[in-house]
Amino acid sequence: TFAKITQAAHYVPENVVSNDDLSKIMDTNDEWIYSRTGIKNRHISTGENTSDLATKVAKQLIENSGVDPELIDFIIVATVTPDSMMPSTAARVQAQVGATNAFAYDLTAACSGFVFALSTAEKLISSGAYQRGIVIGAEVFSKVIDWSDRSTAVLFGDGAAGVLLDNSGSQPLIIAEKMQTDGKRGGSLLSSYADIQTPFASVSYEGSNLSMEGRAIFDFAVRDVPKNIQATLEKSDLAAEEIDYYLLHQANSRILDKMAKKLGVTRDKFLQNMQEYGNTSAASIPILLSESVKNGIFSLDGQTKVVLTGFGGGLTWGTAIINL
Ligand SMILES: O=C(O)C1CCN(c2ccc(-c3cc(CO)ccc3Cl)cn2)CC1
Repeated sequence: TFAKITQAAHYVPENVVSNDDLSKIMDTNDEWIYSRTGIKNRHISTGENTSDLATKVAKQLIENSGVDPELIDFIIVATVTPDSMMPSTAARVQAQVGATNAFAYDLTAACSGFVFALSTAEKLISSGAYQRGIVIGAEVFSKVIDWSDRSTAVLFGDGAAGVLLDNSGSQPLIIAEKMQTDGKRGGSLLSSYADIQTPFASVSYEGSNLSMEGRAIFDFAVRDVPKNIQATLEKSDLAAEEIDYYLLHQANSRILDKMAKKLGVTRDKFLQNMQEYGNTSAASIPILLSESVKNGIFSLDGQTKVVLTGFGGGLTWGTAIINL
């Protein structure tokens, strides 16, 4: 049995916030943001929560495929900004779309979350245990950002995107994969601590907003991620040139420049849309995938070889080389 991605969809809040809009509420400017990150705009929720964005994606996947929601076996949502811990965002989506026979859970791997969740979903199907599932990356990062910290507030955006999978594949969905974690370096990208305030303990963590050691994360991305991609390519017996497109986490356009150079691959193969969405964490890779299908860059006809690579909090990073 082989899993196959049969549908992709994305949804972002309507509210567009430009670099100039941000320069009116914090000490920054379009030139600095665009030259250092490649970001021009980001979509910021005006009240929609993560499950609302994820539900809109799931509804599109179901409507566009015509699948009966009662035939969906599982829903996995990759997010670090859930509406709540209980119920999970995936459980909320399950209720909203009427997937009454689906088990549902969230997966936390920050900006690697979609790749980690897709790897898991592929095993659920290719093992023969289940037939159909939905994998969504969804974030409302605007609710965890420290809006007084211009070094991070300008980088992130809100959004959701995902894929519908079934067992109709005639070839493996994942040709090769390699997922990694280094918890020792996790302190350089933090969010959403929960204090321990009880009759028996009093432990509070300074700031539960996002905090990032930008230089450390940038260097981690440039140093560790190309090695991971190369190691995954070696596992796949494919040369870098045989990959049609590289869909990397949309954190920073200068990082994509460096990746292309390190891998000796033309920059054009590294698709990008952070100019419009900023860094949407777990949603960034699936938004890029869904938009690329919608814009006709490639289709889901099984003829395209794509590298998906996430990297971020944990620290986590990972690549899946897939047949689309
Ligand atoms: O001064 C400059 O040029 C600054 C230097 C710091 N920058 C950074 C640093 C790290 C990230 C980042 C964030 C995540 C979290 O999702 C994951 C992966 C990455 Cl690589 C994005 N931008 C912006 C430009």
